[in-house]
Amino acid sequence: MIVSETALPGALVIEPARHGDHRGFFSESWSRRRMEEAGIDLDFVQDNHSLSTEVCTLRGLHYQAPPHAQAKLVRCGRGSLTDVIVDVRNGSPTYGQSLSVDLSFDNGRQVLVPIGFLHGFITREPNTEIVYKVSDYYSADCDGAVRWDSCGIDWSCDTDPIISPKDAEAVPFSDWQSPFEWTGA
Ligand SMILES: Cc1cn([C@H]2C[C@H](O)[C@@H](COP(=O)(O)OP(=O)(O)O[C@H]3O[C@H](C)C(=O)[C@H](O)[C@H]3O)O2)c(=O)[nH]c1=O
Repeated sequence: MIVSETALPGALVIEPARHGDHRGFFSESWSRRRMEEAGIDLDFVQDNHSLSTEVCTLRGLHYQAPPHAQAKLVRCGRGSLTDVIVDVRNGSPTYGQSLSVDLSFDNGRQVLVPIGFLHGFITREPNTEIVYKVSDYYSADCDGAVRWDSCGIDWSCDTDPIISPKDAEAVPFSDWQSPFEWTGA
């Protein structure tokens, strides 16, 4: 497993080992022991899985506010997508900065999204599946969204993305107050 730091403190790109043979491959997509060995101390409590049937489906930018804030370990189970995170920890040296990472079934790459980040993705193939672990349970009351087109992110999509009504009505970043604080970690 290769763990790489990114320009956003705490956000990591993880590449699990794949053991290939004549049948295909085997990979430990998540191991608490390996995460601990890498200094990542997170308890995940829920697995999420969504299918987006059309290319240029965009889900985001989402977060869960405290007391049910979520860290996430994100990967692409089928197809390909561009995963996007935005640092929204008040006081962070990279507050407002975003990171885009291409995830696909083929590359097996994962993104570790710490608490205090907006998260979203846009699909690059039809029938793309995203699977991700979260460190707290779903809380509709704490669920929030910021407009996908209000953070200066280049989604590299030539058409209007397919989005949910919730995402169409989300608040612009400039009108939004982050509930997250930078802890210096
Ligand atoms: C997130 C979630 C949703 N739901 C229900 C609520 C709705 O009835 C339905 C679809 O929810 P939503 O439109 O919020 O799904 P996405 O647009 O994929 O949202 C997710 O996409 C972005 C990229 C994320 O990182 C979050 O995990 C999450 O916000 O699933 C649940 O039952 N449990 C859950 O944990």
